[in-house]
Amino acid sequence: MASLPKPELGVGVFLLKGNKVLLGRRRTAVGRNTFALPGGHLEFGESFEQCAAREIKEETGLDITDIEFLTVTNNVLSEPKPIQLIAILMRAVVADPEQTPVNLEPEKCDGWDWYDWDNLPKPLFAPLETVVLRGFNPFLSH
Ligand SMILES: Nc1ncnc2c1ncn2[C@H]1C[C@H](O)[C@@H](COP(=O)(O)OP(=O)(O)OP(=O)(O)O)O1
Ligand SMILES: [Mg+2]
Repeated sequence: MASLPKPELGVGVFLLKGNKVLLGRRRTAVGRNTFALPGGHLEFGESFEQCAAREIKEETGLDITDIEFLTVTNNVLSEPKPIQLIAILMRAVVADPEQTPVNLEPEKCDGWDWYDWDNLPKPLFAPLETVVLRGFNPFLSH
């Protein structure tokens, strides 16, 4: 029997501004063309907060503050390859309100934009879709 890959641990960040969240459409194979929070793999030894700050900096150039854990998701995807994704979802705000997001990894993302929480684009990346379907609200959780 072919062996299946070990689950992957990702960290996604709800970057909040007013009633908006920062999303980008993925260009990578997993979740291609879906709108996702900025985020990526946890690296060895990192805390969730460190991973959140590093991934946001690498992907958008933004510095974040008030980083908090919100919730966790568990998604099994079959396309384009079998993958199980555990996502630690955090929230944060931009440290300097004058700073704007830059698409620093254009091979991985179409570009970053702020979207109204009440009017999210479609389709959403599976972990984000999961929490939206749960009725989860990143602005209300503590
Ligand atoms: N916003 C997110 N919500 C849930 N899971 C996410 C999110 N962003 C990434 N992941 C998960 C999916 C991927 O399997 C894994 C790696 O993220 P991904 O964005 O594909 O790579 P990356 O290039 O940003 O990270 P790295 O460079 O660390 O591999 O983490
Ligand atoms: Mg990423």
